[in-house]
Formats: sequence, C-alpha cells, structure tokens
Amino acid sequence: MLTYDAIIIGFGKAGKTLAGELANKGWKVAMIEKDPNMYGGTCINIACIPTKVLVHDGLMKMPYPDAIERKDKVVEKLRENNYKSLADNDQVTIHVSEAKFRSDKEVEIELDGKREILTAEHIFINTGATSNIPPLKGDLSSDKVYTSTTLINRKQLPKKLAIIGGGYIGLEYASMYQNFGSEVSVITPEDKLLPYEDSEIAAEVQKVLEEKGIQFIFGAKAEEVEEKSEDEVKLALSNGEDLIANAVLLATGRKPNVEHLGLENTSIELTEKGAIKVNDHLETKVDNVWALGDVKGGMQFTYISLDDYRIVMNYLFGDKEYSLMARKNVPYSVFIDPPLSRVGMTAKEAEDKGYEIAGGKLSVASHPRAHVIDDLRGLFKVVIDKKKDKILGATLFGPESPELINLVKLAMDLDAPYTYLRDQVYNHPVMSESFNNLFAIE
Ligand SMILES: Cc1cc2nc3c(=O)[nH]c(=O)nc-3n(C[C@H](O)[C@H](O)[C@H](O)COP(=O)(O)OP(=O)(O)OC[C@H]3O[C@@H](n4cnc5c(N)ncnc54)[C@H](O)[C@@H]3O)c2cc1C
Ligand SMILES: NC(=O)c1ccc[n+]([C@@H]2O[C@H](COP(=O)([O-])OP(=O)(O)OC[C@H]3O[C@@H](n4cnc5c(N)ncnc54)[C@H](O)[C@@H]3O)[C@@H](O)[C@H]2O)c1
Repeated sequence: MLTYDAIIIGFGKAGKTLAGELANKGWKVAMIEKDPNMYGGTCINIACIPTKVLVHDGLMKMPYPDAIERKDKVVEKLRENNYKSLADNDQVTIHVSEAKFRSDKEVEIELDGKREILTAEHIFINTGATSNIPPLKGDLSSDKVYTSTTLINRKQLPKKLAIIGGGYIGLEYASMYQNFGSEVSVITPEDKLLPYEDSEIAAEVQKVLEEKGIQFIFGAKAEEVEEKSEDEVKLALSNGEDLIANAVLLATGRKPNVEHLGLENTSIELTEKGAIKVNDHLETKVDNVWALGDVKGGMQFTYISLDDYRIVMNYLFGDKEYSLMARKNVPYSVFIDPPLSRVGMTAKEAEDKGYEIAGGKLSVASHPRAHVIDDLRGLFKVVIDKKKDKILGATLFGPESPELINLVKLAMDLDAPYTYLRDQVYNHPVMSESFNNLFAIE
C-alpha cells in the first residue's frame, strides 16, 4: 500500500491547482489521471480552449482544416505545460490509471501492470463530467454521430450538420460550424430558444442566428438515426420530419463522471441527478473526502471548479469562512457570434422574487464602438432594484460582452449602486462606455 498526504483523482482545474498548492505546502500528493491525453483536464483538452480557438478562427474565416490543425497545436502546448507544472514538482507523483475506491480511504489503481492500493487522509475527487447520450434508436457508434469531444477531431468540415440540443454546446457549435461554412440545423425540445434567458434577448439571439443561416427546429426530439450512404445519415424527428445530414452532434447535456469510481465501496452518497453529494465546504459524507468541479453537480464551468479549489483551501488552511453559500455572483458567456453574457437575475426572475424593478436597455447599434468594429448586432439589458438602487442582473448580447459582464459582476459583488457604472469616466471609443447610457435609468 502506498501512503500519501493527499490523493487527487482527476487532473481537472480544481485538482491540478490543488495538487500544486498542497505540494508547495510540503504535502506528498498523488495525482491520478486515467488518460494521458487529458493532462490539464477537460477545459484545455476537449472543451473551453479548443472550442474557443475554433470559434475565433471561424470568425477569422480560416479554412476549417487549418483551424483544426491550429487547435491541436494550442491544446498540445497547454497539455504539456499543465503536465510539467506537476511532473516537475518533487512532492507530486502522477499515476496514469483509472482510480477506483476500495473503501472510504483506499483507492485502487493499476501500476506497472499490477493492482496497487493508495491511501491518504485527504482524498479529492475531481473527475469532471461526460456527454449525455440521448435515447436515440439506431447505430450511435456510426462515424457520422459525434459528441462535442469527437466532432472537433473531424478533419473535414461537414456540409450539413444536425445538432441535437439547443443549450450551450448546441448553440456554440451551431454558430462556429456555420461560420466555417456548414449548413446547420438545431433540434430542440423546447418551444423557443434559451427559455431561461430574458425573452426579448432570446428572440434577438434567434433572429441573429437565423440571419446567419442556422435553422432551428423547435418542439422536437431526434428519435432515430439511420445510415443513408457513405457520408449521410437520416434523422427521424418526433414531429414526423426527417433530416439528412453528414454529421450529427449529440449536445444534450453532461453528466457527472462517477461510473467505475467504486463509490459503492464507500459511504459517499449521490444526489438525485447522479452527482456526488457534498456539504457547503464540498466535503462528501466521508470525513476529509471532497468533491470539486463538475462531478459535484451544479454549474459546469471551469471557473466554478477553480473556485471550488478556493473553498477547500480556505477550509483546510484558512478561516473556513468561504463556502458555496459565500460565493458571490457568477457570470457566464455563451460564445456564439456575437456572444451572449449574463450575470444575476432577469427582469422576470426579479419580479417573481418580489422586487420592485426598473430596467435599462440599449441597442448595440446605438453605440459608437459598434460602428468602429462594424458589428451592430445585439441588445443589452440590465435590471435594477428600485428601492435600493442596486444592480440585480444584466444580460448582454453583443460584441465583447464576455469581458463587459465581469465589470457588472464586480459592481454587484461590491454592492455598488447602479449609478456607479452609469457615472464612470470610461475611455473612448470602447464598449464599456455604453454603460453611461445603459444604466441611465429613470
Ligand atoms: C464543449 C465544451 C465547451 C465548454 N466551454 C466552456 C467555456 O468556454 N468556459 C467554461 O468555463 N466552461 C466550459 N465548459 C465546461 C468546462 O469544460 C468544465 O466545467 C470543466 O472543464 C470541468 O472541470 P473539472 O475540474 O470538473 O474536471 P475536468 O477538467 O473535467 O477533469 C476531470 C479529469 O478526471 C479524469 N478522470 C475521470 N474519471 C477518472 C477516474 N476514475 N480516474 C482517474 N481519472 C479520472 C478525466 O480524464 C479528466 O481529465 C465547456 C464544456 C464543454 C464540454
Ligand atoms: N461557454 C461556456 O461556458 C460553455 C460552453 C459549452 C458548454 N458548457 C458547459 O457544458 C454543459 C453542457 O452543455 P450542453 O449544451 O450539452 O447542455 P445544456 O444543459 O446547456 O443543454 C442541453 C440541451 O439539450 C436538450 N435536450 C436534452 N435531451 C434532449 C433530447 N433527447 N433531444 C433533444 N434535445 C435534448 C435540452 O433541452 C437542452 O436544451 C453546460 O451546462 C455548460 O455548463 C459551458
């Protein structure tokens, strides 16, 4: 049996950051990662970074095969950097193996062809999530059926791409592949786009994406996939329509990676949605066994995984004050063209919670910077608590919104009145100066 101070399962954002920090504090750390192509985790290898390289290169009108090649180089470089950051640390041992719990504090791996048991007082589970495969009849192992991971390894641009699911992945891939020149159809069971977003902005997103040429099929599910020819499949939809495509993307959510983890050999419990159940400090039902990132459910973002790391570090070495409850406003962006970004509540959510609200609204086309960059698409909206003059939320659909939203988040976290963003001296001509007008609320 090999004994460590900490065992970390999964080389994801929280896990790798934690490994480095614990090692720097003198802990002997075992990092277990099942796939050497995943050093650094999901984000840099198969998710945020490769997709955003492709989003960028699609906008630049780079030919698709060249963009795929550039994406591979970026990923390789980042993976190598991530590997080195831990491999060069004498306190860290990297084991390449699938990890499986044998008991609450024992983890089995394969080492030099033999089974080996590792133990530690502290164990951190950071195994991420994996694509949900929808219940679809037909051969899902077909070389024309993809997940978000496999589609971006396809070397040749699909002429016709059918996307099942209209969430983050569905929309980002739709926008990106349309920019490269694919004809894209998105099939979604909902009756409109982005049902949880401000409805006026969601309608604007739909209009802009449809103007790009993306087709949306609402209120429908894909039921069966059937090979038509060497490079075509037929999708049978629940509304009776058929769709012919060269590639099908399954973009129907991601589920926590708990399979094969041997949790049945422990007292660790799962939530109804199959995530690892944790308390406010991310500890599981077993003392000193923690779960961080996608595997513990909730919002699935890299920066949430990083913030989970902060919670655990604060608990182990700090004042124990930081927790899930103490986490402030979390912004997010969907990297469609132009991007959609959001923090806090929509007007409807605020009203449903009983706030007396006022709203600010600005068409991107009315702002000078939009003319400078020749992109007039989009709409910005903010929601204010009328009684306290505080910002309740912002939904920004337009160029540079992924940067802008962090300014609003900062003002909200600092509990600043909305007039703070309204009355700032901003430089010019930039997008943030639109806040002078967006927050000019009666
Ligand atoms: C296509 C796509 C695009 C995305 N874009 C963004 C974006 O732009 N911005 C953003 O913030 N988020 C984005 N996300 C979400 C983001 O990628 C995830 O939230 C984040 O990577 C989760 O990180 P994590 O720390 O939970 O673990 P991960 O990074 O998922 O790491 C888990 C690791 O554990 C390993 N593992 C699993 N099981 C075992 C086991 N039993 N033994 C050993 N190792 C194991 C896996 O191989 C993996 O390397 C995107 C996701 C996808 C799919
Ligand atoms: N920019 C970013 O930060 C970013 C980008 C991509 C992914 N992500 C993360 O990855 C996660 C997963 O993304 P996602 O788009 O797969 O999930 P999602 O939960 O955002 O959307 C899934 C969509 O699939 C639909 N769906 C479910 N079952 C279906 C079925 N059988 N047929 C047709 N449609 C079906 C749902 O109605 C929903 O619209 C997101 O929650 C997000 O946190 C983040």
